[in-house]
Order: sequence, then structure tokens, then C-alpha cells
Amino acid sequence: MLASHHPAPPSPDERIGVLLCNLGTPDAPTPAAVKRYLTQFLSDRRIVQLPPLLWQPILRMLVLPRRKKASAEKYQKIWTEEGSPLLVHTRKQALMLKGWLGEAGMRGIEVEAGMRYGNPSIAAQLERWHAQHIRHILIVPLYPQYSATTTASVEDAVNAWAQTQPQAPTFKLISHYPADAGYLNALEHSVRQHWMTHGRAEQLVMSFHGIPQRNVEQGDPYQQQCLQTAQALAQRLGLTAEQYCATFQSRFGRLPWIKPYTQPTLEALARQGVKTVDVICPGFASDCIETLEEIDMEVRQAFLDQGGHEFRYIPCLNERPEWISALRDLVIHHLREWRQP
Ligand SMILES: C=CC1=C(C)c2cc3[nH]c(cc4nc(cc5[nH]c(cc1n2)c(C)c5CCC(=O)O)C(CCC(=O)O)=C4C)c(C)c3C=C
Ligand SMILES: [Fe+2]
Ligand SMILES: [Fe+2]
Repeated sequence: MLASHHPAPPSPDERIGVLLCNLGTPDAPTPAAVKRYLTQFLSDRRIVQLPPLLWQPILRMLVLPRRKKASAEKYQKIWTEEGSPLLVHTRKQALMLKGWLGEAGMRGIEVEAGMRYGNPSIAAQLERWHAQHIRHILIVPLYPQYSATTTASVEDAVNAWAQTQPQAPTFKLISHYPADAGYLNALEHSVRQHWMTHGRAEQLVMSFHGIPQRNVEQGDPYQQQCLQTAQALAQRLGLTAEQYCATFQSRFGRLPWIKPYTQPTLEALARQGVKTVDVICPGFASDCIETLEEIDMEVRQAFLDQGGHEFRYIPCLNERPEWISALRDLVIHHLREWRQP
């Protein structure tokens, strides 16, 4: 668990930091930058559980040389003038959240973006706040569904930094919120708005990032929490079991990952005669390479190639006002203890 060496509530002049954490992204869409980023990412033992002595040579000799180029080409397709969509959205979310917390009477709360891999790193932001004497820090992983591969890895990064400090701040972490009313409300609004503009497709496919099947067998609650989100969203939208499905994307490596896989599911739907699909990625707070390239380009093409007619991608929550207010309410709820006199 996170260190808690400073149990007293903050005095009025003690400020609070809220760190919105997401996975991270390369500094540039180039093979060199992608290599630096993937080396850090794929060396995290929460992500790849193989013994380093076995995995590191495979990673450096087989995986990175091929993947850095292929991955850089994909990043080039989604990169914007402002930078990588994942970081651009996370920064905007942080800025908006700070403003909205201020409007809710919570002034003096700092909100920043922290990336688990790459920049701006979690450690660098904690270091800056430490220098500014911010002693209470709320960690908000932008992962509504808990997984050890993501949420616990953020916790590892926070703890690794805290362990280097003679006097670490007090931390709190929001570990999961798969059925949070504000989060579900934001998802529901985004689907309904999409239906109003584009009409309703035959199926709503909800695609979540996958993890290896073995992690679930070891007790990771991720899959169950994804299904909880999917069911709750379907219920709010009034969808029957035949009108939606939950799938898992981005399989990496040879081991089986959690099923059903997104792309084969969409191909099978097209072959069964389904002509139109709406596709949403509820586990991603921000659009990124996984949604903009993998889903909206690759999976779209696969669906059309198998005879589908219309693939309508529903953007992530990004800067939607309902999402920022959901984050504001989550933060206020978790800060209550610290704010009481
Ligand atoms: C190697 C295993 C991987 C696991 C396990 C994994 C879990 C996981 N990831 C996300 C969210 C994101 N992943 C993103 C990119 C990405 N993920 C992997 C691999 C694993 N992810 C790779 C190799 C990559 C890099 C892209 C590529 O080269 O294909 C991203 C987007 C990053 C961006 O810059 O846009 C996100 C977000 C979750 C939620 C998750 C488990 C629950
Ligand atoms: Fe991933
Ligand atoms: Fe992917």
C-alpha cells in the first residue's frame, strides 16, 4: 500500500495535489523515441511477468527492433500538432478539472497529468510538488477498472519515488470506479449523443484493453470489472443481451489473453450479416493509439473487409463535460477526509 507518514489533515495553507495518471506515450512518433518508451513499458514486471534474465534479451534483440518501427508508423498516423493524443487529452482534463474544482469551492488544489511510462513522469511531478511543499497527494489513475498491470503499476511508481524521500507526503489512491454513477452517466451521454447524430447501429460493441488470461487466473479483478461497466452501461441504454457485446483488444505475445477478442468478434459479426456497428472503448478515458489506430483504423477495415457496411466509432470521454464533472465528484469524495477541520 501507499506510504502514509503524515496522517494529520492539512492546515488551510497546506495545499493538495491531484495527479491524473495514465499509461504514457512516446515523446515523438519516431522509432528512437518509441524504442525508449517501449523499453521502459515492456520492462515493467507488472506488464511482462517473465524473469528479466530471460525476457530482457528477447525484448532487446527480437521485440524492440521490429516493434519500434511498426509502432512509430502507427503513432505517425494519429499524432497531432499538439502532440500525442493521450497526453494532449490528459493535460486538458487536468486543466479543466482544476478549474471545475475551483468553481466548486476547492481552491488551491493543484491538478496535473502524470504518465506511468515516458513524460511527464509521475516521479517528476511528485518531485515538483515536493519542492512546492505540497504534502497531500491524491493519485487518480485514469483506469476505471482496476488491473495490477495498470493501477498497481502506478502505485509502484508512486511508492518507488516515496521510498527515496526522508519525509514523504501522504498519499491516497482511487483504485477503481467501474460502476461510478458519474462515469456511467458520461458514457451514457456519449452513446446517446452519437445515436442522435448518426442513428443507432444493429450492435453496440464495447471494446476494453485486454490482459493475459493468466493474470485473471492469478486473481486480477480487471475482466470482472470491465463486464460490470459493460452491463451497467447496457442497462442504462436499455440494450438487451443480443444488442451489445463486450470484447477485449490489443493482444500482445503468444499467451492467450482474455476473450472474446475485439477484431475476430467484429469479423464474425460482419460474416453473420450484421451491417452496422457502433463501437465504444469505455475503459479508455482518452483517445490514444489503441482507440484511434487499432480500433478506428485496423478493426474498422477488418469489419468492412468481411462485408460490414458501417463502422461508427464513438470517441472516448476526453474533455466531455459529464466526464470532467464525474472526475470532480470522485476527487471531492476522496478528499473529504483531508478537508474536514
Ligand atoms: C504487453 C502487454 C500489455 C498489457 C498487459 C497491457 C495492458 C493495458 N494497457 C492499457 C492501456 C493502454 N495501452 C496502450 C498501449 C500499449 N499497450 C501495450 C501492451 C500491453 N498493455 C503496448 C505494447 C502498447 C504500445 C502501443 C503499441 O506499440 O502497440 C495505450 C496507449 C498509449 C498511447 O501512447 O497512445 C493505453 C492507453 C490498459 C488499460 C491495460 C490493462 C488493463
Ligand atoms: Fe496496453
Ligand atoms: Fe494495441
